[in-house]
Amino acid sequence: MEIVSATIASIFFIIFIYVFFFKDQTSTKGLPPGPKPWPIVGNLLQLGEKPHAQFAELAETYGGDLFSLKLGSQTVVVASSPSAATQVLKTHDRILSGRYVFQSFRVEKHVNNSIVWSECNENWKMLRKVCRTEVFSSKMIESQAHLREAKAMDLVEFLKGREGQVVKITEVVFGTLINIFGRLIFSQDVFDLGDPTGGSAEMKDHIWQMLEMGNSANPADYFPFLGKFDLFGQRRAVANCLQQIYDVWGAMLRDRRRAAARRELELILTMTLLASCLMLAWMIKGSMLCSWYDSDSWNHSRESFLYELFAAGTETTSSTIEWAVAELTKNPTIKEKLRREMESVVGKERVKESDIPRLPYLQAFVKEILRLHPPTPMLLPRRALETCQVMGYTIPKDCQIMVNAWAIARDPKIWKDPLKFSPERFLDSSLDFKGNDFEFIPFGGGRRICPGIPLATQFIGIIVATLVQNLDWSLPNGMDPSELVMEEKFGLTLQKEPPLLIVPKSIEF
Ligand code: HEM
Repeated sequence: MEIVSATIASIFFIIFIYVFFFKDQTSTKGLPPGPKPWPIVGNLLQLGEKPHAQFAELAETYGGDLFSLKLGSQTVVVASSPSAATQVLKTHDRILSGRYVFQSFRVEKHVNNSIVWSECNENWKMLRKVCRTEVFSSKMIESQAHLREAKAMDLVEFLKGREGQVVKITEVVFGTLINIFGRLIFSQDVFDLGDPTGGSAEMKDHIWQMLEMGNSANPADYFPFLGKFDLFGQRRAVANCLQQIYDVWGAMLRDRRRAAARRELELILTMTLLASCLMLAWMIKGSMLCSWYDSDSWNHSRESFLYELFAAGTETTSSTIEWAVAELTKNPTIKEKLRREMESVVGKERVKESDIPRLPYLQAFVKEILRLHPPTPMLLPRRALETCQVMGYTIPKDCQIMVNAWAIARDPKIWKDPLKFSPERFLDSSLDFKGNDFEFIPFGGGRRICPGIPLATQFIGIIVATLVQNLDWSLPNGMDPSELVMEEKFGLTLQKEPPLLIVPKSIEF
């Protein structure tokens, strides 16, 4: 008898929960078409390992532009064509410019100061302005070119030293990028390429850990009412990881500031009044972020800002370079074309960033890598700030919006032979990734377009050019390049296991 009453009570309880928490949320009235959601779980059980590829198929079924689905109680709308992307990133850019912040990342002091995760508020506008006018201005990018060139050469020298041995390209490329950032921000390397267990590798591990935590499913993203409880401790784990990064970060900044203070004291003692004035001017105008880290008003928001640039810039760029190495390994004729172009433009000189505008095939190669392998295949998720109408459908307030840049860049209706890796397609084309051509949007578009484009393209261009100009490589164990299978994953496009392994070979310079 007790069992019967308990069963009846449980049924009533489930019906109660369903009616009060989920019924309205499983309604699809006015939304773009999509697969029918189940009660409570919505379409969650239909979600596989590679949502960008799965969403491309769903888009085909539901008309190609916009479709919707329910992940738990969360409504998600996916734009999958250039016209739908134009609507999201241009026509309705303001209303759809909110960010959907993953529950694990809702660490208060992180989100409030964030350029990536905050709303387009005054603080965000100020940070975007700092990006535009200081950090990524063309003057600043040019003034740091020698540093990226030197680090690209360090990478080549490191690989030459490993001739005949197997190297995990993932690690050395990531380490090189971290060191470039380390040099720009702290004036020191943070990673020893030859010692993956070295002290500074800590930083790399923390960043990877953060990215992995960002990519792991949190049930509260599907059932937001669970958000308050942090049931599996994911938010606590992100907060701990951030604290560890800031601890390493803080120690480096303190060293940097002590060294700067020592230098300043020596200078003050020895300099004439005129030289002191010049020093002052240098400090005010300064090299990258000088005014940020040397200033007395250094505070947490600046720490977060630097960390975010570091985190947003390293993994995206290094996975793009890994794909570049993979495609060059699979397509030796393309590698040869790049080499010949460099020979005819720079001769026996070492390639420099200032040569890139005169290397059209290299530029086309970088575009083709970003077309086929965008590191953030569905950009970063956006959120509707208000209910609005898009292409005749209702997008409700707080709905999550994704743009499937990966699917758009592989759509046979738009691209000829879309799965073929062919830089030539960009040679006589004005298509660019600056956010105006919605068939090619690896950096997104609208007000939240990636602010790091100028830096990312220089990074990728100089590292690829320096590798191709100075080094040859093959796959281990005599493996044929045609057997090389590269995997894409949601969020980070490159599968870390198995990593891309190469055997470097020196070539005559
Ligand atoms: C191949 C390299 C890169 C790719 C493909 C890439 C792609 C993206 C994408 C798709 C977004 C979201 C855009 C949107 O919502 O419409 C984004 C945002 C962002 N990226 Fe990048 N990115 C790259 C490199 C970098 C670098 C080098 C930095 C800085 C050092 C950077 C900093 C940022 C920041 C701060 C945001 C957030 C902007 C905002 O929400 O207002 N990215 N990136």
